[in-house]
Amino acid sequence: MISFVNVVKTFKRSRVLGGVSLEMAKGDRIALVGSNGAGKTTLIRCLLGEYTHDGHVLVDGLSPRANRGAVLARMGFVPQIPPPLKMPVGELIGFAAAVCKSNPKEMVRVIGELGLDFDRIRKLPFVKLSGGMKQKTLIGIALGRPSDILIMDEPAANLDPEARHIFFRLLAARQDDGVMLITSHRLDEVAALVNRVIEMDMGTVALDDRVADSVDMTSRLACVLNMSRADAAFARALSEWGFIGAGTQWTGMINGPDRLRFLGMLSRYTGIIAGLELKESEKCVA
Ligand SMILES: Nc1ncnc2c1ncn2[C@@H]1O[C@H](COP(=O)(O)OP(=O)(O)OP(=O)(O)O)[C@@H](O)[C@H]1O
Repeated sequence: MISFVNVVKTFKRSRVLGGVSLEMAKGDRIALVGSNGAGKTTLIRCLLGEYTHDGHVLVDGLSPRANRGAVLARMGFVPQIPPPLKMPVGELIGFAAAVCKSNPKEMVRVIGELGLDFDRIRKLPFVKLSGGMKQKTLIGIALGRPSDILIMDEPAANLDPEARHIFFRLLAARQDDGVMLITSHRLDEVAALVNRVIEMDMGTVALDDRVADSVDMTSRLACVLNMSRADAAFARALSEWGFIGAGTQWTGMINGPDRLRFLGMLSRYTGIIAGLELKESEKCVA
């Protein structure tokens, strides 16, 4: 579906992509990882047709640069840094829906599912929203329209746990639709969402691996946790995960795709964990 053939991108004298060749097929859900400056965003900008470059980028045989309209019509895109738009949110939705010839009500529906009250924000300038509200609005625009290529830059970074769960469920509903490309600095953030990991390093592909695709994105885990002694920092961390408890016993729910991140947090407190139970408890049908 998507081919990068020996793509080289140079800014002035600096070579940022050093001959990237990749094939992405329908059904690929890809984590594009790598440290700051590795070239992830530049690769995406080439796919969006924003940059000139050497080599070829093709989407079903079409160059995104020469056929921007046709290629962008197939893409949903959530940028890492929201654009500083002064346009009211309602107008932005109307504009985005008109550009990609889709139904604004569907975008509003996704925004509502993510927990935003659209009627309260429709007249507010987009730039005045909080980081999480901006992200929910941009996710609504990207997911609330038909597209078979979904490109997301750190999409869940500013979402609260409930919105993350809903967001994962929305992604699960679309997982075989086309190509999903998610960039992240942290593999644990996106590991459960993907079936392929591409790691970039200094403008080249350092690793391209298929990964086990066994975590149900819609699952939730019930967690019961006992500590050998009460600890204020651990209690704070658990409260941030929505856990309820006091002293040494805590209970809470973890979204399936968050399990690795949760275990990462727990690993900082292994010395005082006296008991831990994690049980898959609920499956949601999207
Ligand atoms: N418009 C530009 N002009 C000059 N250099 C640029 C430009 N855009 C990116 N670069 C350089 O290209 C390199 C790769 O940047 P890029 O944004 O693609 O990395 P990244 O992997 O997305 O990083 P991050 O994880 O920090 O977002 C960096 O060294 C950056 O300074």
